[in-house]
Amino acid sequence: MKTGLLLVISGPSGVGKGTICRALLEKDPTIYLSISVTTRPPRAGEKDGRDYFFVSEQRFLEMVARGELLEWARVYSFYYGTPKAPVFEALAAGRDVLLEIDVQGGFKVRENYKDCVLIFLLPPSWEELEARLARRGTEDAQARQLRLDWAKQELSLYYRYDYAVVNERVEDTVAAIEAIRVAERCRSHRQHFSWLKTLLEG
Ligand SMILES: Nc1ncnc2c1ncn2[C@@H]1O[C@H](COP(=O)(O)OP(=O)(O)OP(=O)(O)O)[C@@H](O)[C@H]1O
Ligand SMILES: Nc1nc2c(ncn2[C@@H]2O[C@H](COP(=O)(O)O)[C@@H](O)[C@H]2O)c(=O)[nH]1
Repeated sequence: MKTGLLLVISGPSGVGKGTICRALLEKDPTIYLSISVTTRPPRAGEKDGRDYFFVSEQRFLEMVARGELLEWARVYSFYYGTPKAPVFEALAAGRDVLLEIDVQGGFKVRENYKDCVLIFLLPPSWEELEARLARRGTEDAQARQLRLDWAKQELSLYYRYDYAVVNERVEDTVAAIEAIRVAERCRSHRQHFSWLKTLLEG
């Protein structure tokens, strides 16, 4: 069986990473969306084990020490990390895996798993990013400002990702990422043709 693709989706807070990952999953339920561990307290409506695994700082650092995380980072004032085992189980089962993580995390995934695909989402404009974060209404003005300050830093690194997709309309962004999946599966290093091997080797 072919190994699935490990797709990393990053971009500034409020650009629409969560929205796009949910839409991709709705269209293709075979995708595995990794559930991160975090020390951030849950937002209203967020559920443990569905949106995140919400853990104490002590538990998080234990997971780091035991090597249970594929990558982890401190984002804003909290720790976030990707549990390793479920990601590799899903890839081995031939499923494409989505990681919705920050840019520091994306670079760490590249170090630990070279064959990953890094996709950076950009907003159509800075003003639209501010408006999306404000409309979502999950942070107060101070927390929003902190996220916007980080956003500038993250946006400056987009060119180090494999792909940069502007999230203007959800349907178009989903279509672009589906096209990336198709193209990545066609890359020659991921292809094995047994009949051709037999032909060439006699
Ligand atoms: N293409 C789009 N057009 C208009 N609004 C969008 C679009 N994509 C997402 N949104 C809206 O923008 C807001 C932020 O989206 P979302 O929560 O998915 O962002 P995020 O990148 O996951 O943020 P965070 O990193 O903070 O978790 C939401 O209110 C969402 O409905
Ligand atoms: N490096 C990682 N970053 C992660 C992970 N899970 C989420 N994130 C990123 O954190 C910020 C904030 O998320 P929020 O839910 O508090 O809005 C955002 O950029 C996420 O992509 C992870 O496992 N590793």
